[in-house]
Parts: sequence; structure tokens; C-alpha cells
Amino acid sequence: MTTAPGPPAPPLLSGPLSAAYGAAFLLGGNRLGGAVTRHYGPVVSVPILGFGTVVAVTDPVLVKQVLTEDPHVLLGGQGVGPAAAIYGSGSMFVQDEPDHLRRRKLLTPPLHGKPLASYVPIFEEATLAAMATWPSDRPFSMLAASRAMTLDVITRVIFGVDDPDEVRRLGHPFEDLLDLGLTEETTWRYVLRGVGGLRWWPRYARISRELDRVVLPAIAERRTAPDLETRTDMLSLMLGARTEDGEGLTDEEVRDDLITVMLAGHETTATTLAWLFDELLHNPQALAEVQREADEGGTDVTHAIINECLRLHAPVPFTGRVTTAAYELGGHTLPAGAHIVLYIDAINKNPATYDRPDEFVADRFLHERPNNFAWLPFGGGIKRCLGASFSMVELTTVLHTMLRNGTFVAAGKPEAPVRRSVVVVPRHGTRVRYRPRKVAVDA
Ligand code: HEM
Repeated sequence: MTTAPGPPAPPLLSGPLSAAYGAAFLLGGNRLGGAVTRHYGPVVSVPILGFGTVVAVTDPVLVKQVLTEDPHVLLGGQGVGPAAAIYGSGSMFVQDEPDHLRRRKLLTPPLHGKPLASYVPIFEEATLAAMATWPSDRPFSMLAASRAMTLDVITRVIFGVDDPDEVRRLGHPFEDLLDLGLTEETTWRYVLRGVGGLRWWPRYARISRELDRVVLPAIAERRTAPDLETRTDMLSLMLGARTEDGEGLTDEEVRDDLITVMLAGHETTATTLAWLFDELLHNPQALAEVQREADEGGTDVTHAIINECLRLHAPVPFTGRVTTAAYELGGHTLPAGAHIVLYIDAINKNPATYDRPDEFVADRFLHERPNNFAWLPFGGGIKRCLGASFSMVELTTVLHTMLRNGTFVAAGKPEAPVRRSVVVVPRHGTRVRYRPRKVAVDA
């Protein structure tokens, strides 16, 4: 067994080099990461300031090994540890076992099955309400429009409210927190956490207080609502959820899970919608086929196109796991405490897996389901995105509603990706022109 290959890291220079490699990644983003993994092979070790040994993995066989490993051997919560800076250390996302799984089980039902089906009218209403505010025949940013819309959707779904003022009041502090999470300040503060980067952070403390002021009374009020048992919003379902031992979630756990779902589900879906429009408005045939499904029914083509878009433009370019002891991977021995990075962007574009890996191929997934270890926009294993089905239903419904009620044309060239903190978005936000669509009414 050997240590994994990677850029030079002599012990005497490890401090400055780890800072330089971290800065290079922040500036060079996925393009640089992709080049490094192609150069050194499927397991690459790089020291990064604030993280220690980071080992990037791109080969599907090794991805499978990592994702199906015992969660006590490879820690998922610690692997996505940086998220704690914004999600808070009480979020299920950054917990390890057994706490993570207990919380995950309670959060699963509200995001699947009947509750998910009951959210579809909300997705439609929110889309139509948003469209009514868009300028006709003037370019605007689909990313900005989608963000406002997906915030509206997730706030309505979580709290079960539809009064616009109430939706705004409840959604506002979450939006502030997300905006903060998308700044580079958050990345730097996490890197500098060892010297107090996260301890004194007035802006975070202010937003957190505001969140508590809005969310904790909403939880307390809902607990005593006479119709709690029959309500289908996510908050009510979370309050009613019980483990096999009959245990429920505390108010603080509910608060933390609400933050997790709001933040995990809002920006990622908005970004995907913007990328979808970027691809569709530059691929007339694909657009015509999705339009046909929007008008006549069916989802096969739309789902295939969303899957391909998520492959090419995964909003979250990586996720991670942390080794608890020396760990063997791909013929190399990783030290305890190593951060294994599943390099989603490089895995999704691995030329050994995909023909024309950097091209949008609309029918790539039309007759073949994506492979769980070679298509990773939602991560995988015991931490696979809990909102994957939710976002597929939301994206399909929103896209079809938009195409049924509007015509869209590109107001710019195909977009280049740019990283905003942990999310990769279209550089100019996907500029589009929109016109309300006049649908022929039967005589
Ligand atoms: C296109 C949209 C989305 C993408 C690309 C995405 C991506 C991801 C990724 C990469 C992870 C980490 C998985 C891992 O480490 O293996 C994750 C976790 C998670 N996502 Fe999503 N997500 C999306 C939408 C949503 C939505 C809509 C929700 C909720 C409504 C949601 C809730 C969650 C939760 C709760 C987790 C934590 C799961 C756990 O730790 O067990 N996500 N997501």
C-alpha cells in the first residue's frame, strides 16, 4: 500500500503549500479540480489549509466503496462539516450515527409519497404567481426569478401558509441566512475556524436571532394547533413524527431541520432550473419535446433531460466523508482524519463512464437510468439527498407550468459555470425573455 499521489507536499512546506492549494481551488474551481484529478488518476491527495489531507475520488468503483462503507468507519456528518457554519451544529446534515439516522428517518415521510403529491398544486400556484410578476419581452435573470420562486415554494410547503405577507415574513430570515452562506466570507471563516473564525460573527448571530424570533413561535403555535393531526404541511408532519420508541423531535431539532430543508432545498433547485433553461433555450429540439410533454402529458423526456442537466451542471460539486482510522482505498492507505472528497462534478463527467462527457445529450438517460455511483448530483449512500424526489417533482411541475403558460427565448449565449461558495451557478444567471402564452381555447 502507498500514499495516494498528488501535487508535491514536502513536510517543511506543507503550511504554505496547503494555503496555496486551497487558494488555487477557490480561484480555479471545478476546471482546476477536474484537471488535477485527470492528471493524477482516480485517487488524488492534496493538503488543503483548514481541512488537512483531502483525497479526491472520481472512479465509480471507489465511489461505491466509499458510499456503501460502514458510517462508523467513514463519517458523513464530519464529511460535510463545513455546512455546520451556516446550517448550525444541530442540523441532521452534520450529525453522525446514530443521531443522523434517527433524524433522517423522521424527516423522510414529509418529503415522499402522499405528502409530496399534495405539494404539486402549491408548486403550480407558486409558479403562476411568480410568472405574473415577470416583465414581458424584457431580458431578466432566470436564476434570480427561480430563487424567489423556490423560496416561495419551500416556505409554503414547510409552514402550510399561502398568505403572501405571511410567506414573506417566514421566508425572509432563511433567505438572509442563505445569502450569507453563499458569500466567500463563510468559506474563509470556516477555514479560519481554528483561530476563532466562526466564534465572533455578528452578522450570523443577528440572522440566527431573527430566525429564532420567527421560527420558534411558529413551532410552538403549531404544536397546539387543533388540526395538527390532519394538516399535511411539513412542519406539522415533523411535529407528529415518532421513532419506533415513540420519541418525537424537540423544538430545537425541528428548528434545525427546518433550516436544513430550507437551505438544502431552495438554492439547489433554483440553480438547476436556471441551468435547465440555459440548456433548453439553446437546444430547440429538446425544448420542443419538453413542451410537448407540458402540453399533452407525460414526463419521460422531461425527467431524462433534468437528469442530464444535473449530470452536466451539478449545483453542489462535491460532498465528503472523513476516515476514523487508516483506510485503504484504490491501493492507497489514507491516514485517520483524511477528508475523502467525492468529486461530483468530475464523477459526472468521467470520460471512462460517459461518451461526450462535456456535452448536453438530451436523450442520454431516456432509456437508461443513471448509475448510482457514476451519476452523483444528489450524493449517495446513507446521506443521499433526502429531497431528490421532491426536487424532481418540483422541477418537472414548475417547468411544465412555465412552458404551458409562457414562451421563453434565450437573451444571451450559453452560460459558463461560476462557483458561489458551495454552489455552481450560471455566470450571468441565464438571461431569458418571456411572453405570456395565449393558449387556444376550444370553441
Ligand atoms: C436539484 C436539487 C438538489 C440537489 C442537487 C441536492 C444535492 C444534495 C447533495 C449533494 C447532498 C449531500 C449528499 C451526500 O453527502 O451524499 C444533499 C443532502 C441533502 N439534501 Fe439535497 N439537493 C437538492 C434538493 C434538495 C431538496 C429540494 C431538499 C428538501 C426539500 C433537500 C434536502 C436535503 C437533505 C435534508 C440532505 C441531507 C441528507 C442527509 O444528511 O442524510 N435537497 N443534497
